[in-house]
This record gives sequence, C-alpha cells and structure tokens, in this order.
Amino acid sequence: MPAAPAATSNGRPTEPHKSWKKVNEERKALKRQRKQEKLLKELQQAKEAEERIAEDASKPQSKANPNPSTLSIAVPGSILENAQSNELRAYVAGQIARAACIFRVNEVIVFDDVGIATARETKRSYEPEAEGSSTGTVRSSSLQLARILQYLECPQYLRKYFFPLHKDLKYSGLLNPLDTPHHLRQQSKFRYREGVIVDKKAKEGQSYANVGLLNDVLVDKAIEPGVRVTVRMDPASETSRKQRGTLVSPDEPRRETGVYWGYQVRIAHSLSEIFTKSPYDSGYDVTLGTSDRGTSIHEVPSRSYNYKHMLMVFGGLQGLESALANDEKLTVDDPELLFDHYVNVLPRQGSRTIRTEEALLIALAALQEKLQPEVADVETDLSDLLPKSEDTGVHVRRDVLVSKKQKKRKLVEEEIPETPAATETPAPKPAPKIARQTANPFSDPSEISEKTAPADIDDDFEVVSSSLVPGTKKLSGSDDDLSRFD
Ligand SMILES: C[S@@+](CC[C@H](N)C(=O)[O-])C[C@H]1O[C@@H](n2cnc3c(N)ncnc32)[C@H](O)[C@@H]1O
Repeated sequence: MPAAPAATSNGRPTEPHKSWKKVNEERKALKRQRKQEKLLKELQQAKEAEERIAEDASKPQSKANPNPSTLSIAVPGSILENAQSNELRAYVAGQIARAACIFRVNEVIVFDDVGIATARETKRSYEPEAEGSSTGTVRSSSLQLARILQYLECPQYLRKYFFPLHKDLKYSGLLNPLDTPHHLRQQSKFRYREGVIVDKKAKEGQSYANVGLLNDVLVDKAIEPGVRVTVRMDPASETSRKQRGTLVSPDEPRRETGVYWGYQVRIAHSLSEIFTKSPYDSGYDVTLGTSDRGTSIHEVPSRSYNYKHMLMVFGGLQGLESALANDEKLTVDDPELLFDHYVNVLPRQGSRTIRTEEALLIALAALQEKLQPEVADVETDLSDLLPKSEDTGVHVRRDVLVSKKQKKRKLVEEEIPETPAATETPAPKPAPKIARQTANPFSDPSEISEKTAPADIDDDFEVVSSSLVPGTKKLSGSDDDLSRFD
C-alpha cells in the first residue's frame, strides 16, 4: 500500500520524494511534448498560408484603385519632313515629346497622313516578320518620330539596353530631357522603378533587374534578359542587404500613386487606323479633331468633355482635310464628321498658320479646363520625388557639348604656373563676362563663334551619345519597341 503523503506545517500535502533521474525524465518528456506542439502549430500556420495564397490566386485580381482615364494624341509623322535639317527634324520630335509629358499624355499615336510614299520619302520596313506586307512598312518620318518619342520616354539608365546606335537618333542626345517622375535618379526614393531584366543567375522563379540603382534588384519572377519591366520595390529588409522587388503592370504606378508614368507610342498607317487599333478595349469614347476651321474653343463649356479614353487628333502641313483625302478606307469628305468635336483652339491667331508642334501646346493648354476625366488620378504629394526647376538636368547637356579645343585650352590653363606678377595683382579682377551658354544646340554657329567659341567650334563638338554602349545585345520583347525595327 503506497505511503500516505506527509503533511507540512501549513497543512498541505507534500510530493513524495523523487529521484533526480525521474525529475530529468519528466522534464525531457515535457520538452518533447512542447516541441511537438510547436511543430504542429507551425504546420497548421503553413497550411493556412498556402490556402490563403491559393484563394488569392483563384480570385479575380482586385485592384485597390480603378484605372484612371487616359489622354491620347495623334500627330502625323510627316511634320518632320517640313523641317529644314536633320537637327531640326529631331528637335520637332523633341517638342512633341515635351508637350506630351507636360500635359500628362498617356498615348502618342504617330500616323501617316500622306499614304503614298514619294521617291524622297521612302517607306521603311519596321516589322521583320511582316516583310512584303503593306502593314510592315511605314513612312521614314513616322518611324523616326516614333523612335525619338520612345527614346526620350525611356529612362536614361535603360536606353543602352533598348536603343542601339541608329541614324534616327543621331541628334537625340541633344534634345531637352523630359524630366518626368519615372526618370528616377539613383538617389531618388520611390515605390516604383522602371527596369530591365539582366543576364545574371538567380534562384529558380526569380531574376535580377537593373532599375537604375547601384545594385540589381531581385524580382519575383523568372523573365528572360532584355525585357523592360516595372518593379514595385519591397521595403528594405532588416535581415537581408539584398534589395528585392515585385514585377507589376506598367499601369500600377499611376493607378496607385497618381504619378505621371510616361506615354506609350503607337504607329498608325492611316487616319482610320488611329481609331481602329486603339489599345483600349472599348476604344476612344471622346474624339476631338483640331483645325482653324473648327468651332471656336470659347463656345465649349468648361468640364464638358467627360471621358474615359480621350483622343485628340492633329493634322500636318495640309491639315486634317488632306489626311482624310489620303485615307483609302474613310468615305466621309468632311473631317468634322469623323470626330465628336472639331475645334479651333485659337480663333484669333496672329499668324496665317499655326504649326502642328505649336498647335499641340496651344490645344493641350486651352483644352485643360474643358476636360473632365471619368476617373481622375489619385492625388499624392510628389514634391520629394520631383524636385522643381533647379533639377532639370541642363548642366548635363553642357557637359556633353564641350569642344575638344575648349577642353585642351582648359588643360593648358590649369598647367600654367602662377607668375609672380599675377599673384601680386592687388585689386580683385571683375568677374569675367561669360557669354550666356545657349541651351539650344542648333543656334547659328557663326553667331556662336563671334561671341564665345573658337572659330571651328562647329566641327569640333564632341557629342556623347547616351545610346552608345558596347556589348549590349538583347532588346525588349515588347511589340511596341521600335529599336528593333531595322
Ligand atoms: C499647319 S496646320 C494645318 C493648316 C490648316 N489651316 C488647319 O488648321 O487645318 C497643322 C495643324 O495644326 C493644328 N492647328 C493649326 N491651327 C489651329 C487652330 N487654330 N485650331 C486648332 N488646331 C489648329 C491642326 O491640327 C492642323 O491640322
């Protein structure tokens, strides 16, 4: 019969004496049991997480914000043919790109308003697989305009991957930069970045992307090198120094933050193709033609253009009438009948004609207060991301345009030792009058030589093309990429 527990001074029964061996065994058993419970809990959690992921994947993608309304503009490529020199052709293209960005245009359509190619203006093939087909060729001027528009829209650090040296881009290094928010500098901090998948080994199901930072970012999908991507940057991890990111749709930065994220470029072979090849499922719901024969803009009530996908079409030298006459598919004879609205944006113009690149700025500015997007952009404070005027990158171009002679002279000056006479000069010299350095690379060279530069400055300029990087091979797989067209 087991001994009855002995009573203590407070009356409670005491445990019978246990050997150390038994105590240890009991502790070990308890530990084992706790370990098992922990493992079971972890298993349960992992199972629940897996179920959640599967559930998310099976659900239709729920977006936090709806896609905002879009603005598209169409301009004829032939406007480049009217420019007097190759430099000016490029400059006109740059003006279109600047106007598009200033007014947050989402799509630029370059269309052919002439149709038949003359001997002077040949058509070029731009889709290798469509050789011989009429849709595979396009006017040279349209192709050049589209190419420059794409080049300027591409963040600088990605251009070497997508734009090999090409004669269409010969002067694009001199054009004014777009300075859009998605052209992020290395030190800029923003949730999204444009990038390119690089040829670097990563774990299965992952790849590395160059997003313009010092180090490549590890992204969550295995994609072939050379593809342009939009990356949502993961917050910096405390445990790992490796920067990670998630690949997202190029629409997401604008949709989620309201930031302007550049424009898409599309080529249309005719006026009609502007409408029929719209990238939006429902097409353009509000269309506007521009002409000095249109209705005065002053008759258009404020906020009266309520739109999901707005399209504004601009004509070339001969206007939209001629573009319509040159279209084989369209049967109407008055361009006014083609559009929901046909508008004169400057009824009391003081010049007989307004050029297309000028009309673009006037129209986009004048029409601002007539627009009422159905889904407006979400509003965020972007002051950190887009510092104002002092940060426009102008000095970069000055670095580019340094004449070899100027460089040499500067070197010589630096090498000349200070003469005693010079050091003894008592009065401080008045600051040298520096002739204003013009940002316009196309100013009359004779004028420059008189004021500032050595006599042979014109042929001595060293233009550093930002598109020249040896050893880059793979281009984007995207159909919109014009860099692969020749
Ligand atoms: C050189 S103009 C063509 C000439 C023609 N007088 C016209 O407006 O149709 C080139 C383009 O600039 C635009 N444009 C010129 N003046 C305009 C105006 N007053 N209002 C709206 N658009 C204009 C039109 O898109 C036009 O097709």
